[in-house]
Amino acid sequence: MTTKVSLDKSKIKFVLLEGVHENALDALKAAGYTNIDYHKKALDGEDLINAIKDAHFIGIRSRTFLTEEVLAQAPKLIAIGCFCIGTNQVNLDAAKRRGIPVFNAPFSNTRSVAELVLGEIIVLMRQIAKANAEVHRGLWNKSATGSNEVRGKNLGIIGYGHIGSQLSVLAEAVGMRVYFYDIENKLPLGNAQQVASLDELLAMSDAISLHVPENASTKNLLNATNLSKVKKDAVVINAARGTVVDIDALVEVLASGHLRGAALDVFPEEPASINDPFESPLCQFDNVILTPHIGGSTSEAQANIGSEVAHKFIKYSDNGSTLSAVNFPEVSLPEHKGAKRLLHIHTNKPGILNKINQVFVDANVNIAAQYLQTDPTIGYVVIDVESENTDEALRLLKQIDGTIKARVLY
Ligand SMILES: NC(=O)c1ccc[n+]([C@@H]2O[C@H](COP(=O)([O-])OP(=O)(O)OC[C@H]3O[C@@H](n4cnc5c(N)ncnc54)[C@H](O)[C@@H]3O)[C@@H](O)[C@H]2O)c1
Ligand SMILES: O=C(O)[C@H](O)COP(=O)(O)O
Repeated sequence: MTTKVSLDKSKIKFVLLEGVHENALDALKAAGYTNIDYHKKALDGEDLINAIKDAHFIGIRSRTFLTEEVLAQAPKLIAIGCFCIGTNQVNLDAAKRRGIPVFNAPFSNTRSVAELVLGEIIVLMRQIAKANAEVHRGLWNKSATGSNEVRGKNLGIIGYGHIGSQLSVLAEAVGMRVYFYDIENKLPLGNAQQVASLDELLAMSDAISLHVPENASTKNLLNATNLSKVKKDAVVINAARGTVVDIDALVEVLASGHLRGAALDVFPEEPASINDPFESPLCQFDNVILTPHIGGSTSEAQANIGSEVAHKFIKYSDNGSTLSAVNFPEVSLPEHKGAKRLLHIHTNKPGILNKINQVFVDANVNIAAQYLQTDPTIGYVVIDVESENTDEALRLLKQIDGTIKARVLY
């Protein structure tokens, strides 16, 4: 007689933070998951640890920091979902070492960011931010000086990924000439052209927009040295991450009058909540648009993200698929109707696969199908079996030296 060792769906606990869209709740409930702890706000410190200590799945956006220390307080954690693009707020390596795949929504808010940036380019090229601030103060300064159409102007995109390339298409539609700099060779869309160096891009662009991830290579990508190479009267936009622009250097170049203006949606330090004040030396400039990290905050984007990441959770929980995980070997799996499925996450070391296969010989369980993906540090193997005797196989799998996590799906 087999003991059921797969967790009942009602016992699998989801903790969703930062007001992720209700589509996520609907999708999880429709898939039979009812144990959902939903929080409208971000949590930190003890509140975060209390909320996640018995969670199997955690859903966050960009404001929740899942450090190694925080992850250590969530021993039951099976997966993390970033209901956004950025995953820099999660210690991806620590999660992987604990056998925890991290999912995100790599496309769903990209259009929203691209639209915001295009709007800001037009607004800045017309000096609307400054005119708006002046009129609010009662100053009627009707002038064409320093106000230009975007048609025929050069847009320089730094980072030609999902957002940068969409911005490229939108900008060409309003007549801009698009150039981009990326560390990888990228297929240019439309008439866009890749340039060989960042300095070249900065010197030729009337508008510059950053669309790179936060990592060591992008820290202060725009800094005092290269901001001085930016074309006179250019505009600079950062809707990527706060760490990619050196704010002091930007302040200096704005104060000198060299730039026409700037727009920033992200900052090195962002207030944790609406109750905390935002303070920045950039607040002094009328020609700088400041927004509270809302590039991806549209109804359309949030709705799509809610269902996208929830379905990744469901697929991993129901079927073991890690497709599109950002820190984990990706295994795409067919449904396992009529078969039991065992999942084994292990340190990638020589001989471990032999030991895994030996378990099935010892437990007298016939393997129907096996799927394996590895990276240099971990391996993820999924084994479908037709036998009922999975509890013995699972017990033996858990004893293998190097096992990080093992579970069975029915
Ligand atoms: N403001 C917001 O609300 C908001 C919303 C969505 C995404 N974002 C941010 O935007 C970033 C970009 O998003 P995406 O979907 O376009 O990412 P992406 O991964 O599709 O594209 C990033 C591009 O940057 C390039 N790149 C990486 N390092 C580089 C470097 N040092 N120099 C030049 N190019 C480099 C990559 O090769 C890639 O082409 C995200 O990582 C996220 O941090 C912000
Ligand atoms: O990484 C992202 O997708 C953006 O920064 C948006 O993050 P948010 O959902 O926390 O606004």
